Amino acid sequence: MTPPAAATCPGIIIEGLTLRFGERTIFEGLNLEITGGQFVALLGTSGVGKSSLLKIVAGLSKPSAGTVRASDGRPLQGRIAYMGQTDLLYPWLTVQQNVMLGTRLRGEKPDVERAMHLLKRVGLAERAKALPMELSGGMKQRTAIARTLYENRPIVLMDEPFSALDTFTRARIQELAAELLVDRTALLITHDPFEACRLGHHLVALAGHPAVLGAPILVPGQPPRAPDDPHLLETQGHLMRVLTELETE
Ligand SMILES: Nc1ncnc2c1ncn2[C@@H]1O[C@H](COP(=O)(O)OP(=O)(O)OP(=O)(O)O)[C@@H](O)[C@H]1O
Repeated sequence: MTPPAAATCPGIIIEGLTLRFGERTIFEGLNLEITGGQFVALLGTSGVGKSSLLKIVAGLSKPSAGTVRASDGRPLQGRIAYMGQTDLLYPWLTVQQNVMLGTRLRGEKPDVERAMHLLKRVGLAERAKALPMELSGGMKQRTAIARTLYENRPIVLMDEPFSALDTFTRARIQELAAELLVDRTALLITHDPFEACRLGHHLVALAGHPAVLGAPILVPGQPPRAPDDPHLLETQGHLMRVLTELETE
């Protein structure tokens, strides 16, 4: 699988993004610039608006105000792989067919070799012919991760992609994602400060009512960081303090 060159991975520029549902303002005037090729982890309490923000960036829903654009000035459409909180596997397709779904829907030739390579990497090669109903929750999530990585897009958006995985599988799949997404532009939602500090170049917190984005926090060193990496441990402590302060403001 040939990754797009770093120079071809555009950054994402979010300006003045506001979302309202009726009288309720979920977030207001969000500004964020994600440099091309950077991995950014987005954190925040449940219900603060993270998934809504990701869906807007993915082009799946519209903001009440503000814009999202690519740093190279070209359209974002067709350059984003999005993995939502629900796995959205087609129940009548096998695991392998679900991984190659994008190519099928676009009428392109499916790349069976790449699908099998990814299924092997997420530990599901033996289950390639299984139907989703035969899988555990974690296996379905790993199938959805394989499908997202199969898409081979320069921008990858993932909403709690590892939430259903046990600790050890989670660590392994995090490393795989970091390896395969190197030089891509990635925005990942997670509830886990450890995961954020393991994978992110920068961390961003969404907090408050209406929610606003905190200043991006730089994690020194290159992801994926070892679990005992001093940069990871130090930033994790800092992040916990920032998140607690933001929530009590
Ligand atoms: N279509 C909708 N209509 C009305 N309210 C909505 C809609 N979608 C989301 N909301 C509300 O917007 C707020 C933010 O929801 P969102 O799913 O973005 O939060 P989140 O931070 O991703 O939460 P979680 O971490 O629990 O997934 C919530 O209060 C939710 O009820």
